[in-house]
Amino acid sequence: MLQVRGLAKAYDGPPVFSGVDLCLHAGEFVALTGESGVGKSTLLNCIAGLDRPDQGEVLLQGQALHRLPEAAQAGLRRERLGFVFQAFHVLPHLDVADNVALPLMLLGRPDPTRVAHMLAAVGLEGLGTRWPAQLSGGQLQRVAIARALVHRPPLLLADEPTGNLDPETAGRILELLRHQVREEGAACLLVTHSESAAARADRRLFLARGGVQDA
Ligand SMILES: Nc1ncnc2c1ncn2[C@@H]1O[C@H](COP(=O)(O)OP(=O)(O)OP(=O)(O)O)[C@@H](O)[C@H]1O
Repeated sequence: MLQVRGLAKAYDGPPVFSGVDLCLHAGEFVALTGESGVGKSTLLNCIAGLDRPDQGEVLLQGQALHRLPEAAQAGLRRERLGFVFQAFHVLPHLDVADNVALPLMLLGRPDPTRVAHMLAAVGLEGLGTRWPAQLSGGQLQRVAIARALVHRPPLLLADEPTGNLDPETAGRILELLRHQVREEGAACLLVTHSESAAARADRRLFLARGGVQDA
């Protein structure tokens, strides 16, 4: 599903990370941990094609993402990736249903039935016409999860998706994420600082200066 080989990234100074190899299979829920500042978000952004690695490659279902021209990369990203951000990034000027529908609209495949299904799956049925400003943090995070999975991407990347939530809501959101990933047959790479979140994963990886290791 996802293969990362020899990935390295530096900004202005020494490498943030180098020699990063990892592999994710369909249906796997994998946690990525590591000290603050070690480069977890940078790695996720490089995998997603939101940032450019200096070396190495990212293969998404066998296709080398960074070797494609920008427009093709964007297309691949739209089709095959779901991203759950820590800060939700729910669009304030769209209602809940339109936020969830966004990936399908961008792919030119509007599907209100699918949107309704996803809203129900994350426990937001009946809230489709609400504005994001009228939702709680946990509800916003559910919108973000529904939006990340609505177009059935084979790979889901989640960057500390429960970082801003109280432990009980965080636990519920993680369970939901895990369940939805399974239901949709996606592979999920979850960046987290939370021990209890990492404990829910099928497998744990640890990012350090020397690369990614099993934890
Ligand atoms: N756009 C950027 N320009 C320059 N340096 C950056 C940029 N983004 C991140 N960095 C640096 O790269 C390093 C890794 O940052 P990153 O956010 O990936 O770490 P992280 O492991 O996700 O940290 P945390 O757990 O605190 O969220 C940090 O030293 C950070 O300052």
